[in-house]
Amino acid sequence: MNVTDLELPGVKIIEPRRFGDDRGWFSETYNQKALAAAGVDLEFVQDNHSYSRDAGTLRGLHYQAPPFAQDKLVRVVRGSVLDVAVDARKGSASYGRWVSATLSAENGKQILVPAGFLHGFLTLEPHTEVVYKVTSFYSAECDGSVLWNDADLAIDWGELDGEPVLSGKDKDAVTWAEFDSPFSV
Ligand SMILES: Cc1cn([C@H]2C[C@H](O)[C@@H](COP(=O)(O)OP(=O)(O)O[C@H]3O[C@H](C)C(=O)[C@H](O)[C@H]3O)O2)c(=O)[nH]c1=O
Repeated sequence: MNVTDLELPGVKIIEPRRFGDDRGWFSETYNQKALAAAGVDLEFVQDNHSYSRDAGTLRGLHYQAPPFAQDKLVRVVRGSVLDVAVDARKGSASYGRWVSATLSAENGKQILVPAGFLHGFLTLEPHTEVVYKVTSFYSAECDGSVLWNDADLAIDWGELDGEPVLSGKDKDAVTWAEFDSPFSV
């Protein structure tokens, strides 16, 4: 398993090994012991799976506030996404900064998004499926969303073919300036 730190603290790309043979390949996509040995010592309690029919579907920028803040281990099992994490921790030197990575069923890459970060992704292909582990259970009361195309965040989502497919919640999300982050370093 290869673990690479991205530019923001705690955000990592994890690449489990694939054992190829004449049939295809096998991979341990999650191993708690191997992750802990690589410095990712987290206890995941829930698996999520989302399917997006159309390319250009954008889910985000989401968070769950404490006491249900979530670390997320995200991977793509069909299609591909541009995945984005934003540092939302007050007092952080990288507060409001973002990083992105392309995750696909083909590249097998996973991204670790720590609690305290906003998370979102844009699907790059139709029929994209994203699965991810989280370290806290879902809490509708603690669930929140910040505007995906906020001018202050200035996230580069790449070449968009018009307005992305968005949920009503994401269309009505608060701006970064309006967002009162519940997180701090
Ligand atoms: C997240 C979640 C949702 N739900 C229910 C609530 C709604 O009735 C329905 C769709 O929820 P939502 O529109 O929030 O789903 P996404 O837009 O994919 O949200 C997720 O997308 C971004 C990328 C994330 O990082 C979060 O995990 C999460 O916010 O599933 C549950 O029952 N449990 C859950 O854990």
